[in-house]
Amino acid sequence: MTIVLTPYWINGVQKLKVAQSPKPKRGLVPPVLDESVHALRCLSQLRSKDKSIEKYIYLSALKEQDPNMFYKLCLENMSEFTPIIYTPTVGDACLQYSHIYRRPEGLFISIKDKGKIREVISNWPRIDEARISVVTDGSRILGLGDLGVNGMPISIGKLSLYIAGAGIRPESTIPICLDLGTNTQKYLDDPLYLGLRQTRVPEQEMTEFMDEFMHEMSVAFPKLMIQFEVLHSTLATLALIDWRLIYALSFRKDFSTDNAFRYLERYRNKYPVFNDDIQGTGAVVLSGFLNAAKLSSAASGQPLTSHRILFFGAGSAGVGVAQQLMSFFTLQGFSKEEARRRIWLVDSQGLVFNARGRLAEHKKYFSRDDYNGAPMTNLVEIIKYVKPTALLGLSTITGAFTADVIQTMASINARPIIFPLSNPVRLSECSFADAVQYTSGSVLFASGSPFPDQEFRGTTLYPGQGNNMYIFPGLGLAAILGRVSSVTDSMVEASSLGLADSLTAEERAQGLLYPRIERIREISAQIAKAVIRAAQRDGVDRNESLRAMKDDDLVRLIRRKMWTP
Ligand SMILES: NC(=O)C1=CN([C@@H]2O[C@H](COP(=O)(O)OP(=O)(O)OC[C@H]3O[C@@H](n4cnc5c(N)ncnc54)[C@H](O)[C@@H]3O)[C@@H](O)[C@H]2O)C=CC1
Ligand SMILES: CC(=O)C(=O)O
Ligand SMILES: [Mg+2]
Repeated sequence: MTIVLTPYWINGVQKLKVAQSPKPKRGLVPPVLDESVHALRCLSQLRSKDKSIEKYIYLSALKEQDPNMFYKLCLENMSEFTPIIYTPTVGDACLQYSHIYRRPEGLFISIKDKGKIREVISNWPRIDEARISVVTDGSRILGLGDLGVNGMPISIGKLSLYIAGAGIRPESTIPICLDLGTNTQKYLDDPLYLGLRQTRVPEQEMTEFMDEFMHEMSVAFPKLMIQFEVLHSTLATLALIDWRLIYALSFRKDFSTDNAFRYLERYRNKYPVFNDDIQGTGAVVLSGFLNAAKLSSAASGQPLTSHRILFFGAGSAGVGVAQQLMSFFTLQGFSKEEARRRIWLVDSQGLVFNARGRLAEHKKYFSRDDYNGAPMTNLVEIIKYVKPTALLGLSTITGAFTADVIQTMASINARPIIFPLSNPVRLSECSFADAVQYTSGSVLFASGSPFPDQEFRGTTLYPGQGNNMYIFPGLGLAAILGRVSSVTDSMVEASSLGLADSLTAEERAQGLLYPRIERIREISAQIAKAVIRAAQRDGVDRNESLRAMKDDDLVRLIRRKMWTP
């Protein structure tokens, strides 16, 4: 017989539950084991490890063996834990997944399961309890390229943040990795690689697979919300375009050519689906930008409508954020067309403009029609031409914001907004230290992964972390409690405005753009309330009992529903 020992706590004393026997067995735990002392023991074991990947492995084991202790410590030490269980260390965990793998966690569905996905899903042990799933195909995790099945840790890591950050019950979460092959030769050649040894399947086959997957998921888990963590080959390039805009702009023909738009429309309207890299990132950046723009405008004396935003990187995240940042201008009374004209994109070939030639579909909407000169590839030159108040990096190009770039931004702005958002840390377009140094401390800064505080002329300056981790826990909780049938654009926008409003007076006085991550539960409750209200306005809420509730009562109910370790 296999004996499974599960630790739990009674009055601060650890007991072990043995599988098949609910009773704790005397003699199977040390005589003196106090919960608060054990918490210190766990932290000291964690802190004794030099390498962050070892800390990751230790915490993974702790989560498996004693989930209550793991989440308790996580909540009490959010700023220490998130860089380990999430970016940047989760990036290393993905890169090394096939080498550090110890035990199965989550659900793996491969292209070989096509036609029998239902069977695989039915093996999940907690079908009735499932509420949130993070699904990746490993095609672009952080900025690390095509990781194939090594992408599983991102689904696991994001769900740990759902649990810690919004109190989603651990048993309600399903990390999923879809194995559709990988185009990274290094993994195909690696004898330890855990995935299929084949290159990615053609788009048509992936689409058939995805249709079957989505259908079977909705049948097996009628109460589930799915968060996509980039499905690059099809969905990402799709989901980043607001489909109503596409219709308005008659892109329909182009889209039906590659069959892409059809799938987005089908999934978005049919299932509660949300794309974290596009919508979550868009929402978190809009939120930080709202706060930064106010500070920047206060310093320059220019109105909020005068902001000009330059994106360095025009992929799924870059264009997704650009799309969401249009709300910044429409909230100030601009039309969509006026908002669009405040945004410039740069990709690997430089400034994106119509006369440059053939453009990828998703870049067309923001492509400039007011520049007809020679291709412009030098970022400093582009900055001098565009005169942006804000420079946002979603390019995966380490150090792209050089001293020259940052100084040029500082020379045209009293308080330049510089957001190097690429993950993990080593792919960031610049560090906080450089941004502070080259702007003499005037920078309004947020990065995708965490950077340390900086002392500058006797003052401590704090970097913001513009990462979708602030958004998705609260959005997911709202989707569960509101039992939403789909995730609308207004719900995503509401999550962003909810986050922007959640800063305390003290946080604002310190010049923060985002609230302290230690307050994540409180922030998630506020975001969830805002999102539920937006779902109600859009009529996609199926839990009608929340409609008549006053805001305070709704927030109290949300807090009560949060699982606490
Ligand atoms: N902070 C956050 O919450 C999030 C950050 N990201 C980060 O954004 C980055 C980009 O992600 P995706 O858009 O999905 O990737 P992607 O591969 O779709 O896009 C990358 C973009 O960068 C451009 N680029 C590449 N080389 C360049 C160069 N030398 N000069 C100028 N542009 C160049 C490409 O043309 C492309 O437009 C990743 O590092 C990812 O970690 C993504 C999602 C969330
Ligand atoms: C944060 C995130 O989702 C990314 O970098 O892809
Ligand atoms: Mg991502």
